[in-house]
Amino acid sequence: MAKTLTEKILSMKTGLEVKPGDIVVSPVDWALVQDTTGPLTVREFLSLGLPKLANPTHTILFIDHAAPSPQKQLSCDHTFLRKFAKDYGAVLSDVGEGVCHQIMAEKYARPGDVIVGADSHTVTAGGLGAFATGMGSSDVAAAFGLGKTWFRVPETYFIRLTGKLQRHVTAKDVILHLIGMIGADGATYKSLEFGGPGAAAMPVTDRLTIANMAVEAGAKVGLFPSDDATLEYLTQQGRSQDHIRLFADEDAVYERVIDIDLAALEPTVARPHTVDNTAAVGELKGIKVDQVFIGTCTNGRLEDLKLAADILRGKRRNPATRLLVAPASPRVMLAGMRMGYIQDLVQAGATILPPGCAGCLGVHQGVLGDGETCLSTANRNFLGRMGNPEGLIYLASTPTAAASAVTGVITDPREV
Ligand SMILES: CC(C)[C@H](C(=O)O)[C@@H](O)C(=O)O
Ligand code: SF4
Repeated sequence: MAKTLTEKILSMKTGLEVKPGDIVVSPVDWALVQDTTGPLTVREFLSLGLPKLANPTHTILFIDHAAPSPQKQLSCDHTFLRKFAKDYGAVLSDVGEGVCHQIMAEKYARPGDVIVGADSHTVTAGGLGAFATGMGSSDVAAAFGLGKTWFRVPETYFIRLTGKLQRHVTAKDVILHLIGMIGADGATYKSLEFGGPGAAAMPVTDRLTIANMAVEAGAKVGLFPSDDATLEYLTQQGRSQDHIRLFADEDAVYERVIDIDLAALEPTVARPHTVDNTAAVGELKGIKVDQVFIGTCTNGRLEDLKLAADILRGKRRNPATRLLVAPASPRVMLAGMRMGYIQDLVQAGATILPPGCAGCLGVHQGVLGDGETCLSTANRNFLGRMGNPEGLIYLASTPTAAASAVTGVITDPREV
């Protein structure tokens, strides 16, 4: 039977000929938690009374959401996670070691893997061709102990990308456009599979951005094929041996096909307070911005540092607009330093934050004041997301964010 990428991966893993709607039990290649969901997951695992982890070296605990810790209770959560990792031989990624989904892409995720995580943006690894999905803490606890989990095989929407992005229009604009088109619940429990010449031409870093936000349309997974671009990325990470080529079958059956002409896309912005409340940047030009935040598992990569530095080099941020930049990993930060991007950004008035989630979910490092507006390269803008329900969050690409830091208002990057 011709298979979509999801059907191919789950068939490979289970040894069955799976089809949408089937309930299957699949081995899990990686199981991960982060510091806000990890304590609950660990307590659930301990309550199972299992003597050990099914696969300790493929069980990863990330301390990245509140890193370094801003208050006592979170610090105690961190010590709890560190002790569990030590006692059970799990992998610990500690303060300053980067955002979980960035590290999964850099160090662990492989095409064809099944990855579960107690974090909704686990889907990011779909950019490398892995069936990667977020789950509740109790499901991940079971995967910790059993090394497997159950799935209902999702139907697949095929998103065919054609054409070429204009200057300063990026992968972030593609996924914001798609979510605006189908809605935050437009792909609930579906597999979003990206293909076509526009996808084939995308570097993996762009694919990671798009896969990362598949969950913002409700998708179970967001998948790209594994091709030469995937091999190039894995080789850059020193992991060429992890590469396998993985494509859907020519005659795979999709529940829906959506065509997107990349050349027709504009810089796109998600307005408060939902990700699908999108508009072309031109409709929002002139809105005052008190804080620009560049970073996160969506757009905190070296390519983002370059895009921001290229716009800000030789300029200064608007004095009324704070500019916060959080590289997504030490590898990104060090490369950004080697390339001079970090220096460019600091000279433009940026505050460089430690590799981690920073102010993305409002725990620390950039909580908004009443009535303040933040333009963020993250993936969520819900009411109160950055720590204050009296603050407003607009989501945009890195070029739009950098251009807006210069002018102090929402700005089309093609105009700076
Ligand atoms: C805190 C965690 C449960 C959450 C998620 O799972 O996505 C966070 O990472 C986020 O980005 O909202
Ligand atoms: S950077 Fe933001 S979206 Fe990504 S894992 Fe951290 S909190 Fe979640």
